[in-house]
Amino acid sequence: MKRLFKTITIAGSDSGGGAGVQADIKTFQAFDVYGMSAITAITSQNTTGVSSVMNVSPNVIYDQIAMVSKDIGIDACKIGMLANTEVIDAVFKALVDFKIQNIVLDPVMVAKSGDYLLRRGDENSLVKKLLPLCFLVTPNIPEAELISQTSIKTKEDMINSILEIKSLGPKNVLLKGGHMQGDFLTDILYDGIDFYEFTSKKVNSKNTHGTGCTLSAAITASLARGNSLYEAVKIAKKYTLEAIKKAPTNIGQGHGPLYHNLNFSKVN
Ligand SMILES: Nc1ncnc2c1ncn2[C@@H]1O[C@H](COP(=O)(O)OP(=O)(O)OP(=O)(O)O)[C@@H](O)[C@H]1O
Ligand SMILES: Cc1ncc(COP(=O)(O)O)c(N)n1
Repeated sequence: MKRLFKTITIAGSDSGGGAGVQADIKTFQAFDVYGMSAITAITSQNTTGVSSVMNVSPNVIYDQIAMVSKDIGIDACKIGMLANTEVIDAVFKALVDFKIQNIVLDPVMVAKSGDYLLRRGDENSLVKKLLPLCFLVTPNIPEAELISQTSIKTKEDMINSILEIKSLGPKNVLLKGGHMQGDFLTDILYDGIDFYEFTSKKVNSKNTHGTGCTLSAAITASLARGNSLYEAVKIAKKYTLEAIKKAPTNIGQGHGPLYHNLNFSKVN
């Protein structure tokens, strides 16, 4: 009989299917882990932008996490869109109450379309409450600039920002270089001792909606399967790059989604 590792995404729903909970569950499936969700917000969204958002009540978010924790169990947990301080507080309480481990936080603030997904001014709650609980935090460049209160133009700036973020409490930091200029993109991982660089050629494509969600969900799945952090990031980068390269060309007029249906169930 088959046993599956169990993962949850605590994130927003993207009606367009390219980011948020939908991207995470598709990614979990590709890694053959059991995917669950605690939906934090319902966004009316397509490849061009977000038209409306309904936040789920903090009690119901807490309850979703409680129900799956009590019955099913969680090997690793990804956190994406949290809309405001009240939601962050509810998620914090659930993570502590149910002693959830292997927490990967993608500190989502602004969508690729420019729409705000976290209420402006509430970034500090995310940093103060959730960062100390995280096994890994995966900011992109603008998020890292905001969290570390530094400006990032060079690799040295990336390192300084990472050190600043690490001092706020997460066990490990992965700074994603997707927003840097140039033909090559470098993500940098810091485990408190060493820095590891993951460099790949930049794919010239506008279909990059949900790259951050996909990467963090893939890391979560790989951690749940028992891989080391370094291995998990390496495999997740490989998955995300392939998913960008194979992105379908007929999904929407804006930033289209990735191709998630890659079999990474045997990649360890
Ligand atoms: N055009 C690209 N070609 C290759 N890799 C990319 C490209 N864009 C992003 N990546 C990779 O995808 C991952 C996500 O990076 P990115 O910095 O875009 O995150 P993000 O801004 O949080 O994503 P999003 O908000 O769009 O979901 C990183 O590993 C990054 O290196
Ligand atoms: C529900 C939800 N979560 C996360 C993102 C970020 O993804 P992107 O920056 O690619 O728009 C999004 N657009 N929607």
